[in-house]
Amino acid sequence: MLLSLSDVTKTYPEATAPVLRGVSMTLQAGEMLALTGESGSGKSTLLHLVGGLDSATSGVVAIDGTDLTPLDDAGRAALRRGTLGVIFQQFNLIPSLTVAGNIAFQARLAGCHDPDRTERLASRLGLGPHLDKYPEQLSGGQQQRVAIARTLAPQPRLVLADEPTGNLDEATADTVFDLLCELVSETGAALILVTHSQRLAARMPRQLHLASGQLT
Ligand SMILES: Nc1ncnc2c1ncn2[C@@H]1O[C@H](COP(=O)(O)OP(=O)(O)OP(=O)(O)O)[C@@H](O)[C@H]1O
Repeated sequence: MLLSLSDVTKTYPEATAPVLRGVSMTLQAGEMLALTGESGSGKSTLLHLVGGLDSATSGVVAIDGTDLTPLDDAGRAALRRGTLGVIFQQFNLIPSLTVAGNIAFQARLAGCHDPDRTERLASRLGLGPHLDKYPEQLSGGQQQRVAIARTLAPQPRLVLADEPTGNLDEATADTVFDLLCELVSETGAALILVTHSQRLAARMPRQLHLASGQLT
């Protein structure tokens, strides 16, 4: 089992009601799912707990059977580096690095930079002609493709994507979505993709919906 959540609740400090109430789910290696839910339903919160960016109020979030809750920041960061890749709606590229530098960045941090792999990924994502450019010289769709390459370069086993196509027009969003799913599936990674789009969610093999703090 790659990921398991057991009876997870999350109440933010000073909030009166929990955002997540008894959420349980499992995800196998290589499994891809879409997570939908109304704005404010707790999708990003759930992703942050899985990504070790925040901790649950109660319950267990475990990756490879290791409960994340007792880990300190360094422990969670180590786990993230070796296992997790995250893609956000805002591309979060480093403006002072070229496309090639941005793509290699996470892999270098994780100590597994492979120039051939970087080049292959860049070419699959249509970034070959742009490797020496800077993020500000690229379109939104191109920037998100750089972010996808950067996330996949260290070969994470679990990719978390929070509205990765939310900033793109529909046609570009479809292309980027297809490329993301194709590349994730080729690497055998698992994927949790948060989206507002029922249309995109319906194209994923599995869908989960968050409502009133619970999964359906
Ligand atoms: N750090 C925080 N402190 C307090 N409340 C928070 C915090 N982060 C989120 N919330 C609240 O928790 C609820 C769920 O937020 P979350 O961002 O997880 O929802 P979401 O489903 O991802 O929404 P959207 O689709 O609009 O991005 C919201 O009511 C939000 O205001």
